[in-house]
Amino acid sequence: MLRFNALTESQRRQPIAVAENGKRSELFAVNVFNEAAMRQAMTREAFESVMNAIRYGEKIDRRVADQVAAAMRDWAISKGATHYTHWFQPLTGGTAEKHDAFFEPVSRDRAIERFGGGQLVQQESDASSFPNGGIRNTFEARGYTAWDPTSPPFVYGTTLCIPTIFISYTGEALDNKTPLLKALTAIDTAATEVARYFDKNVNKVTATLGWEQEYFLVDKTLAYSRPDLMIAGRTLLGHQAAKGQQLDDHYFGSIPERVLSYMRDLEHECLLLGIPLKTRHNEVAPHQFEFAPIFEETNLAVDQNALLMDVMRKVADRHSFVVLFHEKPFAGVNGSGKHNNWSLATDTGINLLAPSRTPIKNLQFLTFFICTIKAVCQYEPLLRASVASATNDYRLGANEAPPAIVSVFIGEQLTKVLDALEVASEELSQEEKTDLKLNVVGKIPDLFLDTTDRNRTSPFAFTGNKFEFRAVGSKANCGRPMMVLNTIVAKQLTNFKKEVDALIAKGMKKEDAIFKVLRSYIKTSKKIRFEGDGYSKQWEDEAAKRGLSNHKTTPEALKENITEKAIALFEEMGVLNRVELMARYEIALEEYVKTVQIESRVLGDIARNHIVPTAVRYQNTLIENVKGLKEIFGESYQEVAAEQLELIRHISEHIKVIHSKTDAMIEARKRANHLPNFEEKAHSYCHEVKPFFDEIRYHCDKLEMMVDDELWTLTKYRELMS
Ligand SMILES: NC(=O)CC[C@H](N)C(=O)O
Repeated sequence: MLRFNALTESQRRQPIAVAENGKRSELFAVNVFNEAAMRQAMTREAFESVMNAIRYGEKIDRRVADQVAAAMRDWAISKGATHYTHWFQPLTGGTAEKHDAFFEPVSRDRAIERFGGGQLVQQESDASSFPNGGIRNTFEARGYTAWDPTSPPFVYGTTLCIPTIFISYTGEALDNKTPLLKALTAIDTAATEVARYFDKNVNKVTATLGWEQEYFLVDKTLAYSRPDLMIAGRTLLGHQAAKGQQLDDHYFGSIPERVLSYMRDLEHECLLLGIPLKTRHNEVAPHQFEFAPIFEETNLAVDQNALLMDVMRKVADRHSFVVLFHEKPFAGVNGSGKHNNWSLATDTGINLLAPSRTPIKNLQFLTFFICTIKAVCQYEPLLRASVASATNDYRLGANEAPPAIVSVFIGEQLTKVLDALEVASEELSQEEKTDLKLNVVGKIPDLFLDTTDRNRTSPFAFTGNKFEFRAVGSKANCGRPMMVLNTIVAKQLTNFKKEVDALIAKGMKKEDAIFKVLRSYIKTSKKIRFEGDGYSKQWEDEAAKRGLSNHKTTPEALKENITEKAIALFEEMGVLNRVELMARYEIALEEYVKTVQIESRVLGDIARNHIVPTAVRYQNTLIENVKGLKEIFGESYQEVAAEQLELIRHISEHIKVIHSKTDAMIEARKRANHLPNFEEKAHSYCHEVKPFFDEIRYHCDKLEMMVDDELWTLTKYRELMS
């Protein structure tokens, strides 16, 4: 039987030897066409031109583009590349590539390696089958990819990958990168203006991101023995193992040898690709692990995470593992998140979300800190929507993953600071001002030294010098949540600047104006702050009273993206327009419908074709047994065979329910499929189809506990998790 073969094979496996030659620091980014590589490979003119494009978004003229392309080509070929590709992130959430060879015959007996500025800068990629939400019709499906010089090209395997945006013929964004880049420009502009209240030398503010990638590793043969894991990415049934994570003995434990060699192999690949992985460890659930890099500029960090996920899958295959990025592959134990640690840094080297030693710098810290809280308060439903997916719905609200209600956690010390600021009087006397500076604002760094509180139930937690957006799911492209977060904070900082400038124009001193506006923000953003247990019923009730949204499912959450308030925000900040937002809404709903549909199909198949036949087989054995007992014991067999008779009856009962529920689920699916649009379909899949999953699972899992272990075909939780 596949299950037992898989178990035997998985137990026989040995760690794969990984050769680590050379110092890591010397291998770092050798396959990346970064600033150092460009400086070496290019003329001064070409180099300066690319740097100006990176720093100030300047255009690269065609002649220089040819020079850049030639340098890039020669560099890539020297690294073993034979092909190049525009590498982009369509709205499937993954990455896309279509390789073209450098090689080009110029006559019957001669060929050259060709790659010009034209091929570098823009391509008509076709790529007409990617989701576009009605922006493109199949008969006019042209799409373009255009080079994003702010993220460096790299050679992976034998291919030069050039990070690009992906847009339609008519200019609408069809990917995750385009709106992210626009949001990053918006936050740069808004934050720079505000930072200049405190330091005139600031010319640029960069949003930074440090993601934490959680994942599960399952032995390849074991995974292949579970159609649900292979097709839906999660187990749709399976009785809880006696031992899961309750002893906390896996978390931060010694890393298993096979996993460690996988991690080392992966780190080596990442090193060459310039992904600065720093941390690796066991996570809470059995077979769950995490990688985290040093933080980077957001666009680069998003690209690196997308690349990492691809590399993780490939390296896992070499080590006979399957890597699971699903947010909830196993019921009853922790799911996987991708916590996004976000901050803002100036070109003068200051982290705007780090408290500092001087009161004036702390006023700057408080400005950005409070504006962020206010932004989250204003637009919390958009943050919730930015992490919404069919798969993340299973994760949120349990096992150290935050609930669907967005709130901000800042810790006891900063709560005290905000409380003190809030009650300070309107027009500060000189004395009060000094007191405030010395005893409230000036004290922040001291308070912080040894108090980094953690609240794992908080979706958005301040952790000392950055905010950690914990609700992001492990499978997600961080471009989406980062686009939203940076847009809403940009909007808030813009408002802040307007309000402060208005007060200054009326004759108020700058510092007083800043205090005044911050004080009003503290008051008006109180409802978003919550320090307690995010899982408690009291919080749910309290949040409802405060008027916070609580969208437990993706279809409800996504609707927030197309409210007039949301459209006005994204249009005003120049990030996405109405057409793009409507298209994205449709694409996300369609993805939701298809994901639930696939799960439903797989579940129906497994229930009918694995579980029921196995149960019947076992029931037949029991029937034979009862018949035999009757032969031996005559009429008194009823007493001797009481247990067996009971089991036979129970098995029949479970089989009956499985059949009827599966039929009903299929009917519900048919009804949903006939609905006229994706909004209605998604709603129906969510509320009419999905509820059957748990009901069917319940009866299948009961049968698992009844049927002879020798007959059970599906690899069990205890085997997948031991
Ligand atoms: N220790 C942790 O931070 C666990 C986080 C948890 N795995 C999540 O889903 O987000």
